[in-house]
Amino acid sequence: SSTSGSGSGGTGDGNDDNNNTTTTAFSSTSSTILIDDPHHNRHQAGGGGLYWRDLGVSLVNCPWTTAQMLDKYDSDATSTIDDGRKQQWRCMDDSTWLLHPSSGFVENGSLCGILGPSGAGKTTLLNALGGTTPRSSGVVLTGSVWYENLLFDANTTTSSHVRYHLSQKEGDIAMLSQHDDFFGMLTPRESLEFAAYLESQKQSTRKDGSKQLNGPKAIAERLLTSLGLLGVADRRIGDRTKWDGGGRGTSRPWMRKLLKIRGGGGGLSGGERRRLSLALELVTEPILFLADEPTTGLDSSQAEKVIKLIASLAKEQNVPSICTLHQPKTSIWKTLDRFILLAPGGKMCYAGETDKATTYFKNIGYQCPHDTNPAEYFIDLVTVDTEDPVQALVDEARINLLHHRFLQSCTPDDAWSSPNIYDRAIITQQQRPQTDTRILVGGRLSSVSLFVRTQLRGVVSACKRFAFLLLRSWRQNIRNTNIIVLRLGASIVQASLFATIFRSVRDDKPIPKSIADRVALLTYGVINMSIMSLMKTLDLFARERGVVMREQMRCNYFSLEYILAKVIAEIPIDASFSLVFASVLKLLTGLRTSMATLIKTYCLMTVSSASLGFAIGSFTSSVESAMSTGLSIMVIFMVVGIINPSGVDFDEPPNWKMDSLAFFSPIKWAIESLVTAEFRGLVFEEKDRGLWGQLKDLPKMGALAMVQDGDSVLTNLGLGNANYSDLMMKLWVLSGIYITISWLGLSFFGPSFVDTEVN
Ligand SMILES: Nc1ncnc2c1ncn2[C@@H]1O[C@H](COP(=O)(O)OP(=O)(O)OP(=O)(O)O)[C@@H](O)[C@H]1O
Repeated sequence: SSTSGSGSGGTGDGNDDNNNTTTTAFSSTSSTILIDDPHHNRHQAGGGGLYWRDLGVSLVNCPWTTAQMLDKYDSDATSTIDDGRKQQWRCMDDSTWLLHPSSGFVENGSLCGILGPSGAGKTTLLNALGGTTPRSSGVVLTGSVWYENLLFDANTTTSSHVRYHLSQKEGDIAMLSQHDDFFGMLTPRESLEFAAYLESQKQSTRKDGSKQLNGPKAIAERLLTSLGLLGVADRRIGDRTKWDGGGRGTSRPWMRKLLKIRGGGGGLSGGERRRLSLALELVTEPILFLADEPTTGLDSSQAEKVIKLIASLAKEQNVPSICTLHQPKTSIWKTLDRFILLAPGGKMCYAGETDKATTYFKNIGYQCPHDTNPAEYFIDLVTVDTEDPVQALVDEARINLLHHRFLQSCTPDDAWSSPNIYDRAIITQQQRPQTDTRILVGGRLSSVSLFVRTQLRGVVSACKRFAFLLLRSWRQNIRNTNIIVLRLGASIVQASLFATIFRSVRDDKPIPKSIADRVALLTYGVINMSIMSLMKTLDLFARERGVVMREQMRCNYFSLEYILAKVIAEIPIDASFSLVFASVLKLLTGLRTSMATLIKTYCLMTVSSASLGFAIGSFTSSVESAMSTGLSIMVIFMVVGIINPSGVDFDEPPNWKMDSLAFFSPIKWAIESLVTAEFRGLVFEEKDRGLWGQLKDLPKMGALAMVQDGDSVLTNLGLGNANYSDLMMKLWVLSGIYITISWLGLSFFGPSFVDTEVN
């Protein structure tokens, strides 16, 4: 970094000449200037905002206060670096902190940017503020974060402060992540309506205690208008991470009409997708808006639009909003009301109003040149030049100085812990007011009728919610026309190919010769359809995970509702591919099994494999991990599930481990069902026998060499006691088991966050 101190108090470049000045100017706490006075600002802003005290993120439990952190700085310690210069301001404890403890606040209606070099801890801070630090990250949060608001009581015309401990599960915090997660086959309008509808079903109260008045359609319309998305409101969003024809799959007018999609193909642009993500976060009318790099992937004018939009929404809804930003350009910098400057190691070097920043830094010796974008200048101040070891030490000394200075500015007079300032009712998650106007109005109702009404309302609301989830899943699937057409075509081609390969399985050919081919044909058919079904489910399910996580965080529905809706919506589509495959196979081959049995079994096997896909998808976090896990499991199930054509060795003792594993293989039960249906009751005819009554063209070796009829084929293959209905029942049971596992997976492997203390 080439940044160096300048101006009257110039200190922080660590050179020898300036060291004395530094010590003199900043060693006394009494001479510090408070960047922010929370007491003063709160009254100015009409009260309320996001507050944090001694908030730190560490790899070990280290509950230090900001003041204790200050003590860890040794301003007298000097060390000589290579070029003979002395450096000061060594921090005695740098190792375990991802975010050093600090205190600060962002008032309602303001936009705060988190600035800093890459890896400084911007996302870590944002997650800590929003309560979205994943439990799996293994970090410990210290200190506390809370949201305060001023509530007016119309009856008594008095106002009071309430303090909420932030909990993401409460669903009142909007967190715009770096990734845009949507149901790609829906339109922006539908996505917003679904989100608004699910939100309205929670019957939640707003932060001021009132209920949401607008319906989902009105909310969607308002958001589409305010975010400039009306022009693309009815266009399919598209999924740019995979080939879906970029929206062109529905370019035929009759199909678009059928699927209720208007507008051209091509999906939404990057900027439109970002704005839609923003809109989806705003359906909740949050008490706090957080955005992790909302401008990523946008050109500079789009980036500016998005930031200005967030700023105006923060003002309009009077909520604090905080964004992490990479190198904001001047126009974006001017939009920020305040900013937090983070140095590597999560050392906060400034948290306050943008207007005051230049003066603050000038006072401590770092004057921003007139022709420089202040944001760039401040980021440079906290950037370490890792390529030059000497310069790196100088940079670190400067950062330690700035951090120390900031800690001093937010600790004097103990403003953050004074009971006089924050002596308010602390309303925790459980105590939060759940004002229900109907319950209040219904004060005259008897408690029994009130109970019945409440329960009934709950059931009706659950049914409606389920219907919406079902509709959404159905649309997401049925509109994927490219994939549907491809899979239908593949099913026909594969069935024809199998019929050609196993051409001995014909009505005009002797059955004894084709016994092994029949088993192989049915087996390959099962494996083929099973893998296709599993892969498709894994792909779709893993892609939806981001949206589902968001909705789970908002407590929009129970995991079981989602999984059941998905199963019901996808089964008919998946089953239709099996239906086509089984029908073509039956028509082109001489399989004995009836068309109905063939279709029934393949369809159920597809359902079972799809359920296995849900189960695997619910435990994995990305499409890649879902795919690789799914494939490995499928290969194992294939190996343990196929029938050994050389027959079973009845002398071999049962292997319970293998048998237990095989129980979970849908491939096994499907193959056994089909083979049982194919051979049970088969009696060879005269045309199958030779001159002396012997069976013609029987295999010369293996289990099939000595068979006399279909039942003996089954006995030699180890299916002597097998019953088609029982085997089908096992496939049903297996599907149920997998759906239950996916429900548990979604419930227990859903979003889980590290919490800060309530105090
Ligand atoms: N769970 C964790 N365990 C250990 N280190 C972590 C963990 N999470 C983050 N870090 C480290 O903390 C530092 C800050 O990470 P963070 O993602 O917050 O940085 P950032 O400022 O958002 O970076 P960028 O601007 O590049 O996105 C990084 O060095 C990162 O490797």
